[in-house]
Amino acid sequence: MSTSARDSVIPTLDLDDGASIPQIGLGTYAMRDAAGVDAIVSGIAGGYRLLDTAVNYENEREVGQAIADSPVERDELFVTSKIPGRHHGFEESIASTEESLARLGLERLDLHLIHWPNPSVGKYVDTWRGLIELRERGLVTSIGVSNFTEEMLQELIAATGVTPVVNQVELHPYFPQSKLIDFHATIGVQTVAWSPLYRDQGLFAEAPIAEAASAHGVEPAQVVLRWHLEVGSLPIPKSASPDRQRLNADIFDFNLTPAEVDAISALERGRMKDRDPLTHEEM
Ligand SMILES: NC(=O)C1=CN([C@@H]2O[C@H](COP(=O)(O)OP(=O)(O)OC[C@H]3O[C@@H](n4cnc5c(N)ncnc54)[C@H](OP(=O)(O)O)[C@@H]3O)[C@@H](O)[C@H]2O)C=CC1
Ligand SMILES: O=C(O)C(=O)[C@@H](O)[C@H](O)C(=O)CO
Repeated sequence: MSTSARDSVIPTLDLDDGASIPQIGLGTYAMRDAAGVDAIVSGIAGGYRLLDTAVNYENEREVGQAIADSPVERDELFVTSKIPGRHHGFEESIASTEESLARLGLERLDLHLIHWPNPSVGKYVDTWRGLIELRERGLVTSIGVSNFTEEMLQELIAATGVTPVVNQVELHPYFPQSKLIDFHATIGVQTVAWSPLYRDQGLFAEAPIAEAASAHGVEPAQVVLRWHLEVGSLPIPKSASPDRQRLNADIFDFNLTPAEVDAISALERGRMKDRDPLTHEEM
């Protein structure tokens, strides 16, 4: 692994509500306790401005501590959290968000998501109404969802007239979700990719990725993250290593060719685990 990656200035994209979102973020799943705070502080120092947390990661306090410990101004950061299944409902989602803000030590979230639709619970539309209310109250700047299908997005829009600005979904070369990315583009939803590196479980050795890495003089992880940008996906890789954090963010001065992008997308084989939002539920 190269340790020569530079601190990156990460470009931004415009969301459909006028807010700007960094083109790559830092996933924080499993970053907890003092080591978690250190990892998030080093991510911010390495150039990350988008921090992705969730009530269910049980690390909103660590994220808040890292923000407080970092010299970067709060307004330069873009903090995302997520409402868990057990907090679905209009009033529940508002209470959940107030608790998240208290743990984070922040007055507002830049982006707040419904973490999983949990269709058997039947409350994601009410939860969406709660997010609309939170945006109106100024506690949340942008509102979106995670793990929603095309049909679920259409249901939210039909019920409320408000389109989520983001849908955060499983997306990596083994599960490129090209149809969903295209649908998102038609309705103004930014695709955000979770597990964008397939959790380093063998993806980097795939020939099209290794060959592109060699051709461009970069690491396979950088090829995968650049592929995300090329296909219209905004990746939020998690790394607790300062070197890998910097490497992962250093993807803005090379491009993949269309043939390289297609060869990587052709690795498609399916989800990492059986986490189909129609059946998988997380409370
Ligand atoms: N909305 C949702 O339902 C979900 C959201 N998420 C979000 O997405 C984020 C990212 O997804 P996640 O599941 O963590 O998986 P990732 O695909 O980001 O992979 C993380 C793993 O890859 C390793 N890694 C990172 N960079 C490199 C590199 N350059 N070379 C080799 N290994 C590397 C990390 O190890 P190390 O730390 O040692 O570098 C870690 O083990 C989460 O942290 C979370 O914020 C995740 C799952 C579901
Ligand atoms: O990380 C997330 O956001 C999740 O939803 C996780 O719970 C994820 O599904 C997982 O890793 C469960 O083992």
